[in-house]
Amino acid sequence: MSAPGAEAPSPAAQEPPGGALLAARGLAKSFGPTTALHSASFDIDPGETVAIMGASGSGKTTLLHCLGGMLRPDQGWILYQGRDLKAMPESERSELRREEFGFLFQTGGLVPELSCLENTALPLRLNGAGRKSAHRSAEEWLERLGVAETAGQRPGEVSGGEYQRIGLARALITEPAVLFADEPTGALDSLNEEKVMQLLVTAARSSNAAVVLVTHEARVAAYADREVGVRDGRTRDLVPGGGE
Ligand SMILES: Nc1ncnc2c1ncn2[C@@H]1O[C@H](COP(=O)(O)OP(=O)(O)OP(=O)(O)O)[C@@H](O)[C@H]1O
Repeated sequence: MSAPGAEAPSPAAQEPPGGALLAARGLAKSFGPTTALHSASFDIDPGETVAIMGASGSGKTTLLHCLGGMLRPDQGWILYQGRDLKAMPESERSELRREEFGFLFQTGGLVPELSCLENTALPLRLNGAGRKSAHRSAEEWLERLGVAETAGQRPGEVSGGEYQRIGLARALITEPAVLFADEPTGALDSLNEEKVMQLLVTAARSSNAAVVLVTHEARVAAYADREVGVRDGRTRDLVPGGGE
């Protein structure tokens, strides 16, 4: 166990700053000889959208994976509604990810053998919902995101823009408190980028989901309420529109 440093006192000694929904301090993470995060801090309020900006290899995805409970940091702490993700056993973190968080990645993620409707309904099914009610809810979400006609198709049969909208429906169907989106439009053309980002921000706002948005595109970060920069594994607040 690391000694509590000046930058990252143990969460037991500190309330979440300003009542943030998710807060982290002093995060460090190495992969063998590579230090991906040196000292990263983060706060997000309920319903807020925060963009994590930075160059390739700066540590953005590692930070998102730590905040989303997919990676355990080597040092520092992460509080979600007063619970320390770093100290949680994997089973508890996995339950938290399924029930409280939603995830949308740049590509992939949908199960190729399932229809788009079944893919969208999957998180509800995994949380124990019956087939009928999960499918009804999936139909509503596909409709809401303008891709109702893809319900019976397989993910391999839809366009890139449709794929991301189905992924977004699937990420939001459990009404997560936090949506983690890692370069969600990185594989799309600019027209689809704009459509998906508008839908993402609008849908998240109407379900009061906070959004942690990783991007290296200023155009995409402009949809966020606030920007946090990452450089060489260290975070700093950015002035909106000011770049790095
Ligand atoms: N699982 C891993 N094993 C080894 N090294 C890793 C691993 N994940 C990340 N890294 C390394 O950590 C550093 C930060 O990677 P990370 O993916 O967090 O950066 P990023 O800012 O998201 O980059 P990009 O924009 O290119 O996706 C890089 O040097 C990367 O090679």
